[in-house]
Amino acid sequence: MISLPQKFLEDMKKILGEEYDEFLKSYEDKKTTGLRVNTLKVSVEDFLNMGIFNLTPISWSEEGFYYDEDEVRPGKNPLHEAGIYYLQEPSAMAVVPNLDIKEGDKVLDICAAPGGKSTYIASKLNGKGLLISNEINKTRVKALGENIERFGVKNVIITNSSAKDLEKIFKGYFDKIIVDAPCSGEGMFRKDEGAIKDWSYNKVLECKSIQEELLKRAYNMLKEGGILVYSTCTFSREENEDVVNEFLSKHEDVDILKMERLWPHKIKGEGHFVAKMKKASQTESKVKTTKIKKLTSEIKNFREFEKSFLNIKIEGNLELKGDNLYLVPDEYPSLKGIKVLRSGLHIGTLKKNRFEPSHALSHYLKKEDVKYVHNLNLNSKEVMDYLRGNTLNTGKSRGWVLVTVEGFPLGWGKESNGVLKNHYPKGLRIKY
Ligand SMILES: C[S@@+](CC[C@H](N)C(=O)[O-])C[C@H]1O[C@@H](n2cnc3c(N)ncnc32)[C@H](O)[C@@H]1O
Repeated sequence: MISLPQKFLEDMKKILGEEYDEFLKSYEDKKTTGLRVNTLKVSVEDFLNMGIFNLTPISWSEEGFYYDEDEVRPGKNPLHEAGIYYLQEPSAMAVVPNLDIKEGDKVLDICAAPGGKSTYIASKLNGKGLLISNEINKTRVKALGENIERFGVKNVIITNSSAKDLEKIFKGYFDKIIVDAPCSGEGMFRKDEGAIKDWSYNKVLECKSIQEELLKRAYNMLKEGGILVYSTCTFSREENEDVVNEFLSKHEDVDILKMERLWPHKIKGEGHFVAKMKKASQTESKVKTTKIKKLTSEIKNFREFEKSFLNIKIEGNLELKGDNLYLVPDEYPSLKGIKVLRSGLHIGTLKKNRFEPSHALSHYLKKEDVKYVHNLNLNSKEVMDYLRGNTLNTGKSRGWVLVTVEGFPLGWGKESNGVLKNHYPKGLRIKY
């Protein structure tokens, strides 16, 4: 039995009363593990028909399933690298469905790394509308970028800013906002002993004050009728009901639609808190749109690449930042004063006399969009060789080739003289 902080236990006893013993007993159970299907790449039905893992549905998420980590390791499967699912703690999957995402919505995820909620929102947006996925931490924002890229998302802007700076430009702008706040992580105790060591009551109070500030600033960025979801993976009353109730006491124009706890002794999950609110008043929005210059001769080499290697034409607004070419969202707000990691989909880099497609593009495309495909079997040695960064002998010389596993893109290779040179990014190569 893991040893839990005394003050935490006392507080849980106060909240849970008669249920306390049952709650305590849940710490003897094994942690729960889940995966969520990326419907941008594969339907839930087709994914299940592949029959790769033994899965059980998670009742609160259409795309979510439990797996048993003693039986399977979906994180070490080439299909994970292909981005057709995301590993996510099951109760965390209960948050995004509360946002009632509609294709075309403008959504802000203010605490986004490593991207569990953002990738879920992106698959619900289905390439339409806009997601601003923000993470304040410079290191964590990189992991967020990789996960968004693996998911093949085009209509996302990844920012590395504070809520204060975002609020300066986005007042009254968003249809939906999620504040998945930094918290004392009491819901992590069963899966991560480090979270127990890091816990203190001071941390609870510190988090509370950050949460209050995030909620207040996020609310100012919501438009009239917009939905805001506040969530944590902790159990303290201070960081959950107290944050929301104090916020409500200062804002008369908020309809509280839900305040719910997911307890580990009541559901099969590690636990979460979710509050859903609706804004009844108007906040004037002065968000400007970014003007896009039409590119023609500057991107000649890209158009040549497109003609030679793709079966589709990439339509939409293209923007050059230095040598890097991006497909930016149709809804493209001006981001002056905001640190941006990525605006939309990185398509590739213009080099002297040639164009080099990006890894992000390989994940956005479908196999039928590309002229030359080298497909690998899930259980082949070759697929592991590719993910380790090795060259492959294909016996062909076709130039840029999309390497896929069971038809799902993994990355690029460049073929000449019968050999495929590996373009799988060095930082992502597997070490096992
Ligand atoms: C619970 S995690 C977010 C998890 C993420 N939504 C997901 O589903 O993968 C909270 C995040 O808030 C970030 N954070 C910490 N302090 C913050 C602050 N003052 N303002 C905004 N974000 C903050 C942390 O770096 C962390 O990545």
